[in-house]
Amino acid sequence: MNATVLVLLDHAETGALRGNVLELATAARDLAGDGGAVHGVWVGDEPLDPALPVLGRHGVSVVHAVTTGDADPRLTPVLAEALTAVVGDTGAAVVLALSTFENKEAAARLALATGAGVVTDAAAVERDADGRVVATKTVLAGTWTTRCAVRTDLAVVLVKAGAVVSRHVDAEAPLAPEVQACEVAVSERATRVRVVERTPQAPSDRPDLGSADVVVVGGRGTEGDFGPLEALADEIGGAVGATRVATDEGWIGHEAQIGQTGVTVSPRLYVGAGVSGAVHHRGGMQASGTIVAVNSDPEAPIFEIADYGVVGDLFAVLPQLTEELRRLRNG
Ligand SMILES: Cc1cc2nc3c(=O)[nH]c(=O)nc-3n(C[C@H](O)[C@H](O)[C@H](O)COP(=O)(O)OP(=O)(O)OC[C@H]3O[C@@H](n4cnc5c(N)ncnc54)[C@H](O)[C@@H]3O)c2cc1C
Repeated sequence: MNATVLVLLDHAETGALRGNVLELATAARDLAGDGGAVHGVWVGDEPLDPALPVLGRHGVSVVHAVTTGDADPRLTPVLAEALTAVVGDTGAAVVLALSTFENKEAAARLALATGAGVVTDAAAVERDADGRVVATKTVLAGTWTTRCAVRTDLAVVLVKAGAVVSRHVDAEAPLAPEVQACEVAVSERATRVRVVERTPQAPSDRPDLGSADVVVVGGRGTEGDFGPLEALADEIGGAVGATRVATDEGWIGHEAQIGQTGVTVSPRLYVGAGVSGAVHHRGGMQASGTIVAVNSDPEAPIFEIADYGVVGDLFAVLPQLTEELRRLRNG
């Protein structure tokens, strides 16, 4: 059995690996087992060298450095063809990638090209006693947990950020990943859309919402004033998210929406303020580690799933919380 597991190495334009990619390397090592190998797939011509030592410490033995000529690998049809080429070259059994919008689309295209079975939004992935790849995910707005066994020779699993705790390989035995260059001739079909202009977002010091360890979320109760949430998020190094009510009102961008029709998050700490905890919102956050809720209504449904709840006005509670954290931090 070919037990090569490919990990898509999502990275920024600087070449920095995106948060949580190393968690995939850990999951890949467990899937590959003793006889298998973990290979990274680096698509694009950003500088790869700085990432190699850290990949070696996480058990990646080979990195396929894929270039796509004039075709922009940020377009999902191009990314899918790059992945398809590496799957073909390696005969890999499993492809792991972060569960982002772009990767889900690329995974669907990869599955069409290869006949692979795909599971998205996995909260865990393992092999069962028969060696099948089995992924765990919550469905129906978080009300059910399912285990899905992939029945095809190639399994493509998109794993939620924070689902796996990343582990180094033995510090005494880091690998020196071999880099294999791969130039993919992308089809005309994959390049029917071209990127004609790109404007970078204003840089933010806050982490990505989808991969942040801490997320502070505001709802209708903020009445559009996210100031106290941003102050708290900045104090604890968190990202800022929102309910659909808040994004529909235009109080914050749609990319901040968490829930069934938004981003799925599973941070170690979720703080919801002025959020009722509607089922559509819960579907995107109830896998969070510790849930803290601040709501003026003691009957708010979010208290049913909160580990810690404060019944109170967020405009009174959050500034005190931020101030106390600042005091503790400054000793
Ligand atoms: C098909 C479909 C898909 C949807 N997808 C999503 C989704 O992806 N994500 C999502 O979030 N929603 C989604 N929704 C909407 C969802 O059903 C809820 O309407 C929404 O999540 C509620 O947002 P909220 O908690 O901000 O507002 P509300 O439910 O109105 O709750 C506001 C809360 O703030 C509290 N509050 C008010 N003032 C204060 C204060 N000063 N201090 C503290 N607490 C205060 C109130 O007690 C209340 O509990 C979807 C709906 C549908 C039909």
